[in-house]
Amino acid sequence: MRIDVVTIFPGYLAPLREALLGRAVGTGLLDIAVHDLRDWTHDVHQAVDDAPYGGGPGMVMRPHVWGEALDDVLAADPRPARLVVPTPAGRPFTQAAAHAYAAQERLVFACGRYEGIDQRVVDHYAASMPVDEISIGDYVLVGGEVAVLVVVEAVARLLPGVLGNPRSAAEDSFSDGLLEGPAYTRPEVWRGHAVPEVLRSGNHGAIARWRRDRALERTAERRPDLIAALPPDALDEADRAL
Ligand SMILES: N#Cc1c(-c2ccc3ccn(Cc4ccc(CN5CCCC5)cc4)c3c2)n[nH]c1N
Repeated sequence: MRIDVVTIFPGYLAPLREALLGRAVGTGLLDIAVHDLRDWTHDVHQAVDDAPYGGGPGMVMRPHVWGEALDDVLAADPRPARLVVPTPAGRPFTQAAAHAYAAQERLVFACGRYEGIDQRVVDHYAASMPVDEISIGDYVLVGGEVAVLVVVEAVARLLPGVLGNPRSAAEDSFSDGLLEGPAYTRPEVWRGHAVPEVLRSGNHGAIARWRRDRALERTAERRPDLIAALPPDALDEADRAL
């Protein structure tokens, strides 16, 4: 998979070269290119923003710089691409979206700043390619770069060969519609807190049941919306007895 990121703060994307993602790039599983939007400006001030039509707070990113940048970035690789634009007004980015993105040959991320990017940029490219305006959560950030780090990590870990243990991704939170339950490791007792007995019993059936019960309890308490969204046949009799 090739990932391109266009931003006025390339340094913000440095974590993409670290650890798990860095290894994925190093082994050729992932090809990441970060581009400085200001490289496509032509004025001495390298201006990328201007006042919003109709008034309102802050500044809006100008369409012509984005158009020149995205035209060049898209033309640099023949693979079909999906343009992803983080925005507070975007559709929620979910694990299902991460799986969909992991199946893409190429993702191009447009990182806005200020009050966002002139809407005509999204509208222009949406006429010729898939474009997603996404949000990583119901809180307000200062720009799109942090969202890109979140999305790229969520997507990259699903690519075959990126995670050391492929079962991790398969048994993710949300993979069965539930939050995962508590996890424990040595020592057996830590500051007077003991590991639940069942986990040391070796009884795999009882362990699976216990883990399912803890996941259901945690999901019901913290994310009742996920319980409500489960398909009718998702809960078995033992689940309902909880
Ligand atoms: N993903 C994601 C995001 C973002 C995000 C993503 C991309 C950009 C580009 C610029 N900003 C800053 C910003 C902040 C507030 C507003 C709304 N305006 C404020 C006053 C009138 C409306 C518009 C932009 C961004 C924020 N925030 N939260 C998420 N989950």
